[in-house]
Amino acid sequence: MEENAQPLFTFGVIADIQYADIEDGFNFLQTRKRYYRNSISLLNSATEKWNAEPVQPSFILQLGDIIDGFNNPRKASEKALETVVNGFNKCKAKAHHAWGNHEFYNFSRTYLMDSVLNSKHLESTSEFQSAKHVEENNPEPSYSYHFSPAPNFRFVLLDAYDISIIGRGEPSRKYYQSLKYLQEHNKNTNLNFPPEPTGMKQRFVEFNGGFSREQLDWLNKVLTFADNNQEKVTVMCHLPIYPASTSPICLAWNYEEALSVLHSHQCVVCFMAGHDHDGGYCVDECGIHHLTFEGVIETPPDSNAFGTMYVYEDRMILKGNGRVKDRILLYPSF
Ligand SMILES: Nc1ccn([C@@H]2O[C@H](COP(=O)(O)OP(=O)(O)OC[C@H](O)CO)[C@@H](O)[C@H]2O)c(=O)n1
Repeated sequence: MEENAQPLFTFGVIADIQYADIEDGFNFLQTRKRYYRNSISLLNSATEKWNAEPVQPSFILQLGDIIDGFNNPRKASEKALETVVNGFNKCKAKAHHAWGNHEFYNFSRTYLMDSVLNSKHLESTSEFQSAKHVEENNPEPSYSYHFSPAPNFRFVLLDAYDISIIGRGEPSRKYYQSLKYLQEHNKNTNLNFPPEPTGMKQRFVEFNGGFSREQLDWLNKVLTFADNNQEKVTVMCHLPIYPASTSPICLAWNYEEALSVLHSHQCVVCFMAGHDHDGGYCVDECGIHHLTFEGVIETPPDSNAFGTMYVYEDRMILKGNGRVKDRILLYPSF
């Protein structure tokens, strides 16, 4: 690739802002400082940087946990959301919002569906009429969609709390199905407490979730369409799905099922997630890049945690800021 080659398009990525107008605190294990109030300043620095980019980002990916659960008991959820959305509105590019556990600590799924955090109106439909969302007649659909910002490139946003006990309310089929599934894997009374202190089974906790069969079948259809049209696909959601890209306590419950869908297609080049605030990265056995973005909430005020991705025919180049490292992501076929 020529030096200074123009990208086909660029986009911004940011994760786990977890804004709350409260004093700094710590994570549950008291091992990591959380800068609740300052996270809005870091978002503002990110939007300023994106607005000043010579090639304007086509969109921003916000990977979930936009505000912190501590807003809820303070009855500050809507105010906090307004503050963060105002931050995003300063950005010239529109944001695609994934939903994480903290969205559900603050809001019901019904509320989220009608809120500014539902970015499904940015979905691409025209070129993909044959695969309207397969869950159209499902009384409990997932929040998932796809879009194509440029020819031969597609992005799929998944709902990692489709099967979960925080993202599904009582009484509902998915809630009871999720509770049964979680209790089969975790015998603790407090389901936020992992069933085992180490290893992959740690992921069976209440603050995680997974993907329904219906959602994975829909994903399979989108990826088949992308394969047939020689597209390059990036998939994203709040929870990581590849063990080497994250601490195991942050993995989606049924990450293996999601991986098996991705691995049955040639089009997937990258998977992006948040949730593990320490971040992570690896390339899997099929050449898919798994990027877990460092969380803004655990980023000191003199640093930051966001990225700008430059997309080319044969690679994506991540320019990281603060805790997010620069990376070159060659597509599997190159
Ligand atoms: N061992 C634990 C961990 C957490 N909790 C409770 O679960 C809720 C969510 O935890 P929180 O740390 O806020 O979740 P994040 O999404 O910010 O971070 C993800 C993982 O924690 C990373 O490891 C909260 O109510 C905690 O108190 C728990 O009970 N036991």
